[in-house]
Amino acid sequence: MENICIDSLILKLHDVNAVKFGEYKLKSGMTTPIYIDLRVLVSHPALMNQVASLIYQRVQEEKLQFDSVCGVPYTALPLATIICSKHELPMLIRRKEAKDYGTKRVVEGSYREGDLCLIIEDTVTTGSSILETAEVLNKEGLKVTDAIVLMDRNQGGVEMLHSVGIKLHPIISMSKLLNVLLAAKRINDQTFQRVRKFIMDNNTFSDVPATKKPCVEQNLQLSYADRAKLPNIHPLASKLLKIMDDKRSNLCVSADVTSSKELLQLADSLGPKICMLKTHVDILKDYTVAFSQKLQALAEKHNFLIFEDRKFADIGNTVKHQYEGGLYQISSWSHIVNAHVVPGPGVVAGLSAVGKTLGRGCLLIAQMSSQGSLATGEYTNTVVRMAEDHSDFVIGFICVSKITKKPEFIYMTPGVQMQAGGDMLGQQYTTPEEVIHNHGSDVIIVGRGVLEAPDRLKAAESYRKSGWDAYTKRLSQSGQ
Ligand SMILES: O=c1ccn([C@@H]2O[C@H](COP(=O)(O)O)[C@@H](O)[C@H]2O)c(=O)[nH]1
Repeated sequence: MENICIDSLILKLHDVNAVKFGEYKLKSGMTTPIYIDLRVLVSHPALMNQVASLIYQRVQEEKLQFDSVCGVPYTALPLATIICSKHELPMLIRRKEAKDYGTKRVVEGSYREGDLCLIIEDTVTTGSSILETAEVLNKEGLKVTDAIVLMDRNQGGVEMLHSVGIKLHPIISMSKLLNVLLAAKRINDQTFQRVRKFIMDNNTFSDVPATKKPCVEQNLQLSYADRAKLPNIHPLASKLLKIMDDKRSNLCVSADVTSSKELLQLADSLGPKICMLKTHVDILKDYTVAFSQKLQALAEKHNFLIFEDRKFADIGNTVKHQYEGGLYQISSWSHIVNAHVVPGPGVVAGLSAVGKTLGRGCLLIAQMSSQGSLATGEYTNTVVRMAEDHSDFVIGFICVSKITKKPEFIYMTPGVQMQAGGDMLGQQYTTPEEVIHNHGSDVIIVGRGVLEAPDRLKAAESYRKSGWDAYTKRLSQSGQ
C-alpha cells in the first residue's frame, strides 16, 4: 500500500484550491470563513487517486465489513468509483432525483434486502448529506453502519451520525488541516485563530449535552506513541504506552475469577486483545507461586502488563511487608499496584521502597467509579500533588476522567460497560466512548462486561475496538 503523508496531501489540496479562505455559504445556510471544495479533484487525477487510496487504507485499517459501497452524490461519486474499480468492490449509485421513466430506481446497482452498504463522503459539516443517503438506502432495505469521510469540519457531524447509529470515520480533521497550513505558513496566525474560533463556536449538533461534547483540550493532542517518548516519562509508563500503540488496545481486563486455572485460561485467550490484565489475587481460592510464574510467562507471551488491584492503604512500614512478603509476594510478579492515599505520603514511600528498584510502578486512586465515593474534589487534588511528588514510582491514576494535564501520567478508568448503568452494589458504568473520548482517560478497565459475556473473546474484541476507536477519534479531533 502506498504510504500517503497526510501533511503533504493537505498542502497539495491547498495548492489546487480545494481549501479556500474567505466568505462562503454552506448547504446549511451558515456563512463560513473556510470552504473545502473537493469538486476540483476531478481535474487532478493523481491527487484524486491519492485521496481514493487513503480512503481505502482507512477501510482496511478499520476492518470494515460491507456488501457494497455508495458515494454521496456528487463529489464522492468518482472517489467511490475509483476505489470500487481498483479493488473490485460492488458499488451502488444513489440518484439525487428518481427517474420518471424506465425502472424509476433511486439506487442503481444490484443489492439484496439486509445488505450492508458503506458510505463514502468527501466533506462533513452537519452529517446531513450522509444521513440523507443512508435514509434512501434504508428505504431500499439496505443497512448503513459506517461511513468514511476525507474531511471532517469538526462541527458536530460525527456526533449527529453517531446518534443515529452511523459511525463516521474521518481521515483529516479541521484542526489538523489548520495546524498543517499554519506550520507551512500558508495561513497566518490571525486566519488560523479566526477559523478555529468559528469552528469551535459553530457546532451544529446542539442536542449534545455539554458533558458529552468532544474533548479538544490542548493536552489530548499527543498520541500514545508520542507520549511513550516523552523525556520525563517513567519507563514502565512508556512500556505500557508502547504496548497500547503496538497492540492497538487500551483495554485492561479485570480478571475477577476465583480459580487460578480459569484466570490463566483467561490470560491466554484474551492476551492478544489487552494491554493489561488486572487481578485481585486475594479472591483466588488456590493461589500458588507456580500460578504467579505461569501468569508472568503469559504476560511475556502476549505482551501485556499485570496489575494487581491490591489497593494498599496502610502506613508505610505495613504496606512494605504486604507488597513484598506474605503469601502472595506481589512485588515479585505484578508490574503495577495501586494505593489509596488516606494514610498520607508514607504509603507511597513504603511501596516505593520495595517496587522502585524492581522497575515496578504504582497508580494512585484519585477517584472511584462507585456511587457515593468520597474520593472527589480536594481529595482528588491532593492525590495529584502526591503523584507529582513521587513521579519516580507513581505512573498514573485510577480515575473517572483525565484529572491533570500531564501526558506523562496514565489515566485508567474502571466501571466500563457497553451500556451506561450500574449494579446492585453501587458500581456505576460508563461507556468506552465516554471514558476515552469525552473524559480523556487512557485505559478502560472492564470486568463483568467481558466475564459475563457468552463469548469472552468476542466481548474483549468489541471492548478493544470501542476503546481504540474512541482514542483515534479523540486524536483526529485534536489535530493528529
Ligand atoms: O473505582 C474503582 C476501582 C476499582 N474497581 C475494580 O475494577 C473492576 C471492575 O469490575 P466490573 O465487573 O467491570 O464492574 C473490579 O475489579 C473493581 O474492584 C472499580 O470497579 N472501581
